[in-house]
Amino acid sequence: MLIIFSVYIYTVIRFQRYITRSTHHHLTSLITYNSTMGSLTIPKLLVVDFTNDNLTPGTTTWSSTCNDIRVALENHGCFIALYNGVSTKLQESVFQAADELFDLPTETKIKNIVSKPYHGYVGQMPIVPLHEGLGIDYATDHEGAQSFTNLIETSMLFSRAVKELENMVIKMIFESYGVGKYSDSHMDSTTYLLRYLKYRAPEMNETTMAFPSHTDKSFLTILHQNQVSGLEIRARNEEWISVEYPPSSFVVMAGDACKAWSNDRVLSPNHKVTMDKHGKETRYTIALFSFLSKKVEVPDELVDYEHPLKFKAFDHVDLLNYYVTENGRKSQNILQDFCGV
Ligand SMILES: O=C(O)CCC(=O)C(=O)O
Ligand SMILES: [Fe+2]
Repeated sequence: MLIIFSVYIYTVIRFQRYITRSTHHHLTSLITYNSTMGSLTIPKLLVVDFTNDNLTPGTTTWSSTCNDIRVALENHGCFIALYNGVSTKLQESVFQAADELFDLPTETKIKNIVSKPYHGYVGQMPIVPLHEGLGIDYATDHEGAQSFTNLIETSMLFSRAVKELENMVIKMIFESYGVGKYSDSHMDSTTYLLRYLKYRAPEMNETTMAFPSHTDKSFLTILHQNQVSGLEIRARNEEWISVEYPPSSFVVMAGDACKAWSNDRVLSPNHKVTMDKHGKETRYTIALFSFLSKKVEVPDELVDYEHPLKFKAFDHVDLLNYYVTENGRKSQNILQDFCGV
């Protein structure tokens, strides 16, 4: 209860600070993701202000924020990050790039073949007619971004800027679990997949289900959307929360690899995308997924009498490979089935 209360207070404080600085546009989009609690309207998800100059390692703000992030990841599996590492111009460019990318003929888009599952082009699928996705693997390197020549600069700049946020969050999670000394080697072995996602508005009487419920197979996922919302996440208490966040902010979400690494402490939340039945606008999401190029394994420090080891060490890409098998797709608890002890 105390924890919930402090998260609540913290969120209110952050939210109020945010309001005082926000433009009207941001404010309107923020208010919509609030829920009514008593007579107060507050966001359900933790909002972390990464633009705060006091957020530097070693300070009390840093350590209390690390703690807040850990609690948020354990209960919701995600939080919202206010982050100014991606300039307004770069945000515009990346959505412009998405627009151009999806306008390419299907014959061109299907050339986006990547050998790893769920890394390349998906689209024209009868069960998810609204959705299309395109991926750029090794997105922070030149070779990776080169596969779509005209998108090199934008994709790479965006990925590198968001990677900074990812790295900061990794440091904070590791530190909060008392294993900060491993964060550098973890980050050194991380690769990034950038995916451009498009959801067209549903036509009359068409399904609004734009992306079915799933957990991410990444370590962390960082999402950035245009002004069209639709993401819903299922919290630890099984409540579905509509995530509406200002276009300038980011959703940081834990994937199954983070859940495994934390020995089942972090929630890798189920989430889905539902389009507004009456909406007319196309939704774009730019998603940066982090993957480990070394084994995902629970640090010894996170195993004790009360928390016996839950998952065996595994190669991250093998989790993806398992996910595309029949058993993997059917599994209701993929980590348990894939690497459960
Ligand atoms: O579009 C979104 O907000 C979510 C996309 C997503 O969940 C995914 O690509 O794994
Ligand atoms: Fe996802």
